[in-house]
Amino acid sequence: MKTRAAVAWKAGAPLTVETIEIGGPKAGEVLVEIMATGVCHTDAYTLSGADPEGLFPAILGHEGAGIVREVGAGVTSLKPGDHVIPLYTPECRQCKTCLSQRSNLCTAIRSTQGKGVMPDGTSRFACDGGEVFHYMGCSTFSNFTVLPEIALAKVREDAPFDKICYIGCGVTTGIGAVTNTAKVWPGANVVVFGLGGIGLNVIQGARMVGADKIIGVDLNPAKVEMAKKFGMTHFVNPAEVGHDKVVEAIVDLTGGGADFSFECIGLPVTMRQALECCHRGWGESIIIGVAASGQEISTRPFQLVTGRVWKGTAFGGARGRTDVPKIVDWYMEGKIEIDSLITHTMPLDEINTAFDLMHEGKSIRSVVTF
Ligand SMILES: NC(=O)c1ccc[n+]([C@@H]2O[C@H](COP(=O)([O-])OP(=O)(O)OC[C@H]3O[C@@H](n4cnc5c(N)ncnc54)[C@H](O)[C@@H]3O)[C@@H](O)[C@H]2O)c1
Ligand SMILES: N[C@@H](CCC(=O)N[C@@H](CSCO)C(=O)NCC(=O)O)C(=O)O
Ligand SMILES: [Zn+2]
Ligand SMILES: [Zn+2]
Repeated sequence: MKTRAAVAWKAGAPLTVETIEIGGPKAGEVLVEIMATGVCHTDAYTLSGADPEGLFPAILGHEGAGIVREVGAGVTSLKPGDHVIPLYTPECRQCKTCLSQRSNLCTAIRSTQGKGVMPDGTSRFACDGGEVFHYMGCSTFSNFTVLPEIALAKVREDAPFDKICYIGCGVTTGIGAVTNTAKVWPGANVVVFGLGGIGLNVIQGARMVGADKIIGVDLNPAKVEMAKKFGMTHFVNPAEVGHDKVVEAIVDLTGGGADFSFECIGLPVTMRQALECCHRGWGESIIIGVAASGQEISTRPFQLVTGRVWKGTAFGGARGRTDVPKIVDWYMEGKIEIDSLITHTMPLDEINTAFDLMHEGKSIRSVVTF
C-alpha cells in the first residue's frame, strides 16, 4: 500500500514529505497507523549525521502512538483496532536480558534495528523504487509503519494520541531514569543538566518521588519558568556563574554535593560536571544525553574512588510492554503532566519547523499529528 512519510534523504538536509510504498506485516509483525509523533532531540542527532548508526535514506521518528490496522501470521497479543505505542526498546520476555530482570535492554532484535531493517533483514519501505531504512525500529514519521509485535505496548483506548505519543520516549525516559535507574529517595537533592523534553520529565519524576532540592542547569533562561512549574527549586545558568564554577555552585547549593544528578544534554563536558557535582561517598550521576560519534567522557578516577557512581540509562530503564501502559494510566489519572510540555503541534508537512524550534530553543516538545 501507499502512505505519506517524511524522508531523511541525507545528513543535515531537511526532511521531505513523500508518498512511499509500505509492505504489509510479515509473520510476527504488525501494521500500525501512526496518529501522532513527538520529535525528540535524538531524531535531530541522527539527522545531523553524528550517529554512527545513522543510515540514509531513512524514515526517522521514535515517539509515536497509533492504531493496529493489520497483524501478520502468529501475532497473538494484538489485534486490529488496538491502541499502541511503538517501542524502540522492545520487550520479548524471552532473551537473556529480559529473563534476567536486571535490565530493559532486550536483545531480541537490536542488531537488525541498528541496521535500519526489520528482523528478517529487509525494509518494508520504498520510495521511487529505492529502499528506505527504518529508524530505531519505529519510523513514526510515517503515517503507516510496521513493527515487530514485541516492540508495541498496548495502551488504553481513551488516552489522546497527541499527548501519549510523548510516553514513547521523553516522558518514560525522564521519569524512568528517576524511578528505575537512580531510584531517587524522598528527601534527596537532585540536579538536572538540560531543561528540555527529557530534563523536565526528570524534574517531574524527582518531585513525584519526594526529592528535596531540585536544581536545574541550562544555558537558556527561557526554560526556567516551565522547569519551576514542574518542580525545579533552584536554577544555575553556567553563562552567569561561569562554566568552570558550575560544580562549585551546585556543591554550595546542596551543602556538599548532589545525591543524584542527571545529564540530559549529550555533551562530555556537562557529563563530567554532572559526575563531579555529586556528593563524596554516595552521589550517583545518570547519563541520559546521547553524545556524538567519537566523543568520550573523562574524569579523575579519584572521583570514583571517593564513592561517586557513574551510570547510564536507555528509555529510563523501562520494560516497554509492561511499564508503558502503566505510565499512560498515570497520565490519565493526573499523576503526571504532559499537556503543557507539548508546546507545539503541527501537520506532517510542517515537520521541519519542529526541528527549527528545537534548535532555536523555543519548544519543549513538538508533536506532529497525521
Ligand atoms: N538515554 C535515552 O534513552 C534518551 C532518550 C531520549 C533522549 N535522549 C537524549 O537526551 C538529550 C536531551 O534530549 P531532549 O529531547 O530533552 O533535548 P532538548 O533539545 O529538548 O533539550 C536539551 C536542553 O539542553 C540545554 N543545553 C544545551 N547545551 C547546554 C549546555 N552546554 N549547558 C547547559 N544546557 C545546555 C538546552 O538549552 C535544552 O534546554 C539528547 O542528547 C537526546 O538524544 C536520551
Ligand atoms: N545509535 C546511537 C545510539 C543512541 C542511543 O543511545 N539511543 C538510546 C535511546 S535515545 C532515545 O531518544 C538507546 O536506547 N540506547 C540503547 C540502544 O541503542 O540500544 C549511537 O550509536 O550513538
Ligand atoms: Zn527520544
Ligand atoms: Zn528480550
